[in-house]
Amino acid sequence: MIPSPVLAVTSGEPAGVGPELTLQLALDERLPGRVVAVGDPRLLSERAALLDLDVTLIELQPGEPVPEARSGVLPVWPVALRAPCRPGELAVANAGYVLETLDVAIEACLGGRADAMVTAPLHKGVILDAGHAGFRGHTEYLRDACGVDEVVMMLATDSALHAGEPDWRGSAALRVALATTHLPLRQVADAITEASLERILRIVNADLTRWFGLVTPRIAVCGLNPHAGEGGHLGHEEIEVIEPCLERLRQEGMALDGPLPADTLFTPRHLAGIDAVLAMYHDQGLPVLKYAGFGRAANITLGLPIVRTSVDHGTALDLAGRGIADTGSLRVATALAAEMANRGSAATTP
Ligand SMILES: NC(=O)C1=CN([C@@H]2O[C@H](COP(=O)(O)OP(=O)(O)OC[C@H]3O[C@@H](n4cnc5c(N)ncnc54)[C@H](O)[C@@H]3O)[C@@H](O)[C@H]2O)C=CC1
Ligand SMILES: NCC(=O)COP(=O)(O)O
Repeated sequence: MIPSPVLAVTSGEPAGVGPELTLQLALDERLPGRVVAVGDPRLLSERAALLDLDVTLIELQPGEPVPEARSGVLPVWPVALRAPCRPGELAVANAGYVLETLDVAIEACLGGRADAMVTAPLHKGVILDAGHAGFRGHTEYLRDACGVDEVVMMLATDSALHAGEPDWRGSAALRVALATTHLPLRQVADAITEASLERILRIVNADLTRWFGLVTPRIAVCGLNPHAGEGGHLGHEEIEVIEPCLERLRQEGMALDGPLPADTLFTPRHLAGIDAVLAMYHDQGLPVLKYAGFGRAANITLGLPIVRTSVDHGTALDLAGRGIADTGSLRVATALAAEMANRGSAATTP
């Protein structure tokens, strides 16, 4: 157990809601750890003034310890904006700034100066417009920066975040992992292979144990096609790819259901006793998750050597600088990051 884990919170796209949500987090009376923002102190102080948020920023020098959490005080690891920024107005010039905030947090986690990182939303389009070809999102960026071959995006509603059996009865507790992430739909079927599914299921299975304390997690796997292929009449991926992979992993003792038709899998009766759902693609799983708990859910990158959680929403440029964006998801993501950091340290403590 870490008495007060250091949680590096990247403040995200500067034109979005990330900076104000980070500032509002610092006003929490009961922070789950020592939050340190990663971002431009001038941007943060301008946004605080605009929204009349009474937050004192403390710029930390390299190597300086992160002080104990105090409501209204926000320590900052400074990264300089590349260009002036107005809420709601994206600037290509600031894409490098956003990526640098990630690099600072990742290095701190890998180097042991932070126990977890929590990310406010970035804007994928502006990073691509700036010429960072191939950028897909935090998830893939973290995979490459941490030097691992595969990671898995999983979102969970707040009632499914804590160790133990989630309560599916009438509650919206849901964990949804994705077999593919930020990919055009046209490319999804080709990206799902026996080998990729096997890697993903191994990560989901292992990390549900590691981070959520589920000894033999029961994972329900969606089919790719309508009605899970209708016995081969509506697609062959279930028969040729998904079933053989699941069968092999079942032989090893994994508790896998499926492939199941996604439309009926996401109903309370079918979810009973299921610890997580593996959806085949982004918009098969995430609309259901967001219907169940938008603003009360967190995004977790499974398969990393570090702890990373994030919000369940994007940059919300339409709300930026107005002080009306919901802070719920960032709070949930921060609490979960602290819990995971503690669980990870407990697992490594002799
Ligand atoms: N973790 C991350 O970095 C994520 C980043 N994104 C990125 O965000 C950008 C914008 O994506 P959109 O699809 O427009 O999704 P979005 O989540 O930014 O906005 C969708 C709708 O939800 C509302 N919304 C979002 N966050 C809210 C909050 N905290 N409180 C109240 N309402 C909120 C917005 O006002 C909008 O009406 C894209 O570049 C996308 O890739 C999207 C999801 C996650
Ligand atoms: N829809 C979830 C999402 O886009 C989050 O992506 P990432 O930036 O956390 O990889």
